[in-house]
Amino acid sequence: LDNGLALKPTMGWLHWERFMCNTDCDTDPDNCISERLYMQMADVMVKEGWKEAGYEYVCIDDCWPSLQRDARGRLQADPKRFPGGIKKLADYVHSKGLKLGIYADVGEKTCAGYPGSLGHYETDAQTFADWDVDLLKFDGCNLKWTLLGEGYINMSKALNRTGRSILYSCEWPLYEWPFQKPNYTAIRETCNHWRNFDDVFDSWSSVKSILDWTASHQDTVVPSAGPGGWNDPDMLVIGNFGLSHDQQESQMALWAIMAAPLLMSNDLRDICPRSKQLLQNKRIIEISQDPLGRQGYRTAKGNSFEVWERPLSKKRLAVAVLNKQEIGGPRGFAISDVPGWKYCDPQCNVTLILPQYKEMGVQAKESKLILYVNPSGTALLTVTPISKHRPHWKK
Ligand SMILES: OC[C@@H]1[C@H](O)[C@H](O)[C@@H](O)CN1C(=S)Nc1ccc(F)cc1
Repeated sequence: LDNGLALKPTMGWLHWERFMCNTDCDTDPDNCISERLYMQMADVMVKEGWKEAGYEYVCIDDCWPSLQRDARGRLQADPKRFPGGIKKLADYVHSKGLKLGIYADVGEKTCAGYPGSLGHYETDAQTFADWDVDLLKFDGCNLKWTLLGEGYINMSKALNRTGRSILYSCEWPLYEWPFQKPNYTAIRETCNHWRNFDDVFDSWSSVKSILDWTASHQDTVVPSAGPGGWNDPDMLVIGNFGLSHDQQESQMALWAIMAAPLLMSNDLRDICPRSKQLLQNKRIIEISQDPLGRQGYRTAKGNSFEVWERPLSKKRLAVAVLNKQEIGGPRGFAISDVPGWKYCDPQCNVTLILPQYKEMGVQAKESKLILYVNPSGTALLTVTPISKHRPHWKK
C-alpha cells in the first residue's frame, strides 16, 4: 500500500499468541487484556533496549472492545479493562516514543465474537484516527468470502480518508485461499502487510508448517513483497515455552530471510536472556530491515537440509541453512553446496551470524568450509562477493 509506511518490515509487539483473549482481570490482573498490559510492555520496550533495537509498534489484538458500540455507533474499549480509553493509552505509548496498534474485523464480529466493522468501516476508521492510533490489524472472520475484497479495500480507503497515517495489516489472503487464489497485485495495493496462512502457535511444528506453506507458494507470494507491502507469516513466538533455543534461532533467521514483519508475542516483562539477545541481534535485524526490500526464498531442499537465500543491498546475500533432521547431532553442510555460492567467483567474504557470530574471512570459490547445524537449528550467514574487477572508484 503506497501510504509511506512499512517501507521496511514492521517491528513491534502483538498480544495475541501469548495473551490471547484473557479478559479475567479480577483473577489474573497481570495477564488480562487491559491498558496496563500495553503500558507495561511499552515501559519495558524503552527500558530494556527493544525500542533501540527497532521494535516500535505496541499492538492490541482481539478482545479489547466493549460488547456494545456507543450511542453514536462507535467502538469503545471495555471500560473496566481500559478505564482511560484508547486515546489516553495511545498518548501514553506515544510519550514513550512508540506507536500503538489496534485490531478490528472486516465482518459482523471479530474471531472472538466482539463487534465487527461490517457496515461501520468509515466510523471505525475515523474512531481509530481520532484516538491517534498508528496501526490497524484487520481480521477476516465472520464475512461471506465473496465480500472480503470489497471489505478490505473499503477499509483501506476509509483509513486513507481520515488523513492520519495508519499502517494497515490485513488477513485478506488467509481467508480467501480456501475458495480461490488471491490477487496479490490488489492485495499489495490495499495493505501494508498481509497474513497468508494459519495462526502461529508456540510449537516447532507450527513454525515448520508456516515455512513449508511459504516455500510451496513462493512463486506466487515472494514477487509481491517489497517496501510498503510484505507477506506476514505471523508472530515471533521466541521467548515463550514451545521452541528450543535452536528452533528460536531458526524462526528468527527465517523471518529475517522472508522479510517478514517482526511482531513478537511474548512477555517482555519476563523473558530469558538468550531469547532477548536473539531478538535484539543487530546483524539479524539488519538483514530483516535491508533497504533493498527483497523477500528471500527456499533455493535448495534435500538430505533433510533446506537452504533459504535473500538478496541484500550492496550485492550481498543472506543465507540460512536449516537442518530439518530431528534426530542425531549437528550435521555438516558444505558452503559450496549453497546455490548462491556460485556468485562467489573468484571469492567471497563470509560472516557467520548464527549459531554464533564469527568472521570467516575471504573464502575462495572452491572453499571447503563446512557449516555445522544442530537438529531443527539454522546457520545464518552473509556472503559478499569480491569481484575480480577493480571497483570503478579505484585507480
Ligand atoms: O481472534 C483473533 C485471533 C488472532 O488475531 C489471529 O492472529 C487471527 O488470525 C484470528 N484469530 C483467531 S483466534 N482466529 C481463529 C483461529 C482459529 C479458529 F478456529 C477460528 C478463528
